[in-house]
Amino acid sequence: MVVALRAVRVRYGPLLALDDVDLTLVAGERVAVVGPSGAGKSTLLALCTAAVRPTSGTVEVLGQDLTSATPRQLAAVRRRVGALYQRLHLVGRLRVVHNVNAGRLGAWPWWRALLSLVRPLEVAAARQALARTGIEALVDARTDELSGGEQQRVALARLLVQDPELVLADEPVSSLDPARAEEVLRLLGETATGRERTLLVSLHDVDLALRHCDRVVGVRAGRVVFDLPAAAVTADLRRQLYAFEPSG
Ligand SMILES: Nc1ncnc2c1ncn2[C@@H]1O[C@H](COP(=O)(O)OP(=O)(O)OP(=O)(O)O)[C@@H](O)[C@H]1O
Repeated sequence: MVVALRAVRVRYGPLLALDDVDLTLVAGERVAVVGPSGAGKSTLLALCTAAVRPTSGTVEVLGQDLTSATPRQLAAVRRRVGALYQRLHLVGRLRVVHNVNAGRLGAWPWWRALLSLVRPLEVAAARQALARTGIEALVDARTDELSGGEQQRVALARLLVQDPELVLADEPVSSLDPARAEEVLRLLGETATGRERTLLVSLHDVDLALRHCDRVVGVRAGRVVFDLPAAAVTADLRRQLYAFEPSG
């Protein structure tokens, strides 16, 4: 099991953000979490790196129970997990090659990581990843001189170089135009295709989820309301998921 959430509840003060959530992912799956704003999608993903701790229940990632993990065990799991967020966490004043190679930092000893800041190591691997994201020519450019879309490709190349067993992507395309969104999801899908790599991505756009993922999990008001193969998600289910219910 790559991810196993069992009877998970997350409380933020009085607010119950996730309520009795069970979710398991096996290796090689591409799973989308969809649902309205505030449903709990980001919280669900954040549990998988222990950025958020469950109030009750257990979270297991890559065979490690995160709720009881030591800091060292947690660091070991995090090295095997890659993430793509709306905020890209790139270092603007470094060249693209350094930001891409940052994907390898967890796998390198400290002296190698340090050396790589002076003289880029594994430039060939960085170039190859940048070619896959369509910006090989920018390998030596300063990262903060690139457009937003190009910077996102740098972040994707960093993910390709890291080659993590589990990729978590939280709303990775919400600020992109439709064509770019398709492209980013295609690349994310590639990171998880046929190589026992697993993808968990939260999306607002159900059509994108259906096109790029094998399985879709609908979350509403902190609960999983469906968990189905993409082909089984009907128009009715989609309507119910997003139906507006005035509160009070
Ligand atoms: N750190 C926090 N402290 C307090 N409340 C929080 C915190 N993080 C999230 N929440 C609340 O928990 C609920 C679930 O939030 P979450 O961000 O997980 O939902 P989401 O489905 O990702 O929403 P969106 O699609 O708008 O990003 C929301 O009501 C949100 O306001």
